[in-house]
Amino acid sequence: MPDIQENLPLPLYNAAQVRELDARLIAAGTSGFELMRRAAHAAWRALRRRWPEAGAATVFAGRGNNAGDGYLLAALAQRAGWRVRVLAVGDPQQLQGDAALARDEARQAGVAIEPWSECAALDGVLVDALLGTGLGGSVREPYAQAIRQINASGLPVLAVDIPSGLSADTGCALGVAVRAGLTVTFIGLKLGLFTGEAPDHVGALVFDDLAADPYIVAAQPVSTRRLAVGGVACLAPRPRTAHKGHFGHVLVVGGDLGLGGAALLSAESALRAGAGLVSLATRDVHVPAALARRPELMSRGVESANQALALMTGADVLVVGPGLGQEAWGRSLLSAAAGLDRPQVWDADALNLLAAGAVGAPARGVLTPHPGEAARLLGSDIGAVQADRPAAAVALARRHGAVVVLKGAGSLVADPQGRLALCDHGHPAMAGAGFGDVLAGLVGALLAQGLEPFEAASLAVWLHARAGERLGAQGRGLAASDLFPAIRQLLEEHSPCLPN
Ligand SMILES: NC(=O)C1=CN([C@@H]2O[C@H](COP(=O)(O)OP(=O)(O)OC[C@H]3O[C@@H](n4cnc5c(N)ncnc54)[C@H](O)[C@@H]3O)[C@@H](O)[C@H]2O)[C@@H](O)CC1
Ligand SMILES: [K+]
Repeated sequence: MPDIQENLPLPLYNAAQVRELDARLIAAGTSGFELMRRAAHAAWRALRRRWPEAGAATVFAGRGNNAGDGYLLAALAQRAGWRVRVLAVGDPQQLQGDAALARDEARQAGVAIEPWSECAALDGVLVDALLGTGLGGSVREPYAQAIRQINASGLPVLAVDIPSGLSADTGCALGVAVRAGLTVTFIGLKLGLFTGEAPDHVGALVFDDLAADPYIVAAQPVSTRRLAVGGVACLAPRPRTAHKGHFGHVLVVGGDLGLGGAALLSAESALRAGAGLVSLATRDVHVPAALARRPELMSRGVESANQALALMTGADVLVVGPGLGQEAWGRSLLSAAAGLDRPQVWDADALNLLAAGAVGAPARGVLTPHPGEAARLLGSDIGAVQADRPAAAVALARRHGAVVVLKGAGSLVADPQGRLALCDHGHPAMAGAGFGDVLAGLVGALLAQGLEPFEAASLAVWLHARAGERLGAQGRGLAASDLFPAIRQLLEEHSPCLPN
């Protein structure tokens, strides 16, 4: 994920909402040019902080207001004694409005403005002011070629507002997109800075509110919120008189022949996240190993749906799917669970069986698909899911009347009403076996401790990603069960067990 600041605001906007917000600020009396001037100052400040010794900058400018920001930044750098050039993609004479004023100001400051060409020599920090939130459709030539030149240069890159070519709505590269070391973004955070392919393009992220009136900002409708301290629900402190019956009984159902580890990981995760009681319904053959590893779990061998149903009716929360398989055993257990009215987390093969039409979704479900499972559930392909992850998450939530966690970098939590939360934590060291099983158990434990499905899923995703981030910093080879102590620690920092 981008190297994010701790103090980023929670709301995330799509491109249309950001444009609306800009227009409201302008209508309330701050001119567009004044906003552009503040944007240029913010970008220039961030550039100097990151590369104080560079002394030279090459600004790639397009033809809209994003270019205007770049021209004003060039003027600031020129006046500070840096070597500056603007490479204009498209005819700079055709700039209009504020962007034309900005171009004139750069000229007056003595900035050299040259037409861009593939052979242009590049110098110092590259400032990407080609395309901002006004990008529409796939990047056209010669912009695409200029972006490829930036990416091939090996020079440091600062992106103004958003890396050019990245969709502000989906975080997908529309053909090609700049890979920046630093992105400075203005007024409101764009959803596309955090999801899709964004983590590989944004670099470190700096936010500047351009001194926008907070009342106007607060009045702007928002599409999504970031998961952050203050933005995720807390578990209540425990009374000193607490007993295990207060914190729910989670039953994990899974672990067909040869697949026992996944269900055990989920059950252990539920235990380590504070569920009062955790049972495991699995194949007989897996029970001795489960008992040996975790005697605190009530590990039961079930060979028929009837046996499983007896356990299910005694539990408060079900976690169904890890290692469930798609054979008769798994199908019968899932069918037994589907009709029960209690919170249920469905993962892995439970989702594959749901996609295959073997069962219907449970009434109070939290579904936790990775992009492949989401594609199967939507009857599309992974490319289509990843091309618009927020839309895919909401579509799934609506289709199944459930809370949905769409996993992968920039995990999303959606509900059927269209509420969306995005997690901008995580680490590529988490790309491995068992991490999904741990997440499913964690959601189960939080449901058992009284959180509503959307809150439980959001807190679980956030804790899981932050734990992975902490441990991933040590490098490759992270095992999913390594997360347990870190999750415990983070949960205690967030929701202390005892009252203050
Ligand atoms: N008043 C405002 O609205 C403010 C805007 N700001 C900046 O302005 C940006 C938005 O400006 P604009 O709305 O003018 O849009 P942009 O400057 O992002 O892009 C518009 C330009 O890109 C071209 N373009 C669009 N799609 C293209 C494609 N697929 N291939 C090639 N060219 C394409 C258009 O023809 C147009 O020339 C923000 O990202 C931000 O950097 C800031 O200055 C702050 C204030
Ligand atoms: K840009």
